[in-house]
Amino acid sequence: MSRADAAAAAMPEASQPIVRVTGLEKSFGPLKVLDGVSFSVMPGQMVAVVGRSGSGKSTMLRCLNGLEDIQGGTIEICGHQVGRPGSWNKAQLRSDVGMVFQSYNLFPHLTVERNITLALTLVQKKPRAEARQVALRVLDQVGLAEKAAAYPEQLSGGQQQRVAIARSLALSPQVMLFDEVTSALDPELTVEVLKVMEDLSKGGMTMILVTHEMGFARRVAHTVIFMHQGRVWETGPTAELFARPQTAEFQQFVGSVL
Ligand SMILES: Nc1ncnc2c1ncn2[C@@H]1O[C@H](COP(=O)(O)OP(=O)(O)OP(=O)(O)O)[C@@H](O)[C@H]1O
Repeated sequence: MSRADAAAAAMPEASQPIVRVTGLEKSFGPLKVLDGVSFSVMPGQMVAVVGRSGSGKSTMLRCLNGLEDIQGGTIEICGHQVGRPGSWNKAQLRSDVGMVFQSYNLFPHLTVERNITLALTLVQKKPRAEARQVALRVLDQVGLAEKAAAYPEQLSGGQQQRVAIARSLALSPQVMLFDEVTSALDPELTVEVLKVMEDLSKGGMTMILVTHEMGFARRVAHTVIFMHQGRVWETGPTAELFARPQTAEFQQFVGSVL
């Protein structure tokens, strides 16, 4: 075996996309929302999905996590063939692909720790003590170790969103999807959530985020996907894309949000 072959064999996953979407089509009744979306994501990449309201960003993200049925194309994510009935396991997909939404969806009657351990004990059947250890580790990761015993209403919106991220991290996802997670937050709370996301990315997490935070996308994302009318209109390495926009639509979009 040559050295190149040996190196390739030693890290096969690094050379393969962890997300591969081809020709994705999604309609709500007569309304076609995704019209042949194709892209791929390498492990460790942060991809920011941007575009005008109604361009299909959130729908695309929901399709990746099996929350929407699809009418055409293929989605392969962490080895799951999502959207093809019978070819993926919902529980395993939920563990492998974390998703964080704009609304935190925490249980108000449970402590922060219990919000996080719930899925670990119920879905992954981990013993309570082990689940607790995981909860404390992920809370530490998002800077909230001291809030384990607090209830959601005792936390700020930014802190609640960080708990939601920790809850997702607890399941050891390979890919994380973020759907406008800072849209409901004040600017200073937005900053603390974005910092957690930036740290996750620096730690090697593969992330796809739909965001209106263009400054953040521009500074931190490796790749940007600009969606327009249900299509990937323009995409590429972030710096290159912003330096040399290829389409009038992306140029206008950037001009309108920066
Ligand atoms: N469950 C649904 N039923 C019917 N139409 C839907 C549904 N979800 C989304 N749509 C429509 O699909 C289109 C794309 O919506 P989507 O939320 O994906 O856009 P978006 O780019 O994420 O927009 P925004 O930035 O405003 O969140 C919109 O016209 C929306 O009204």
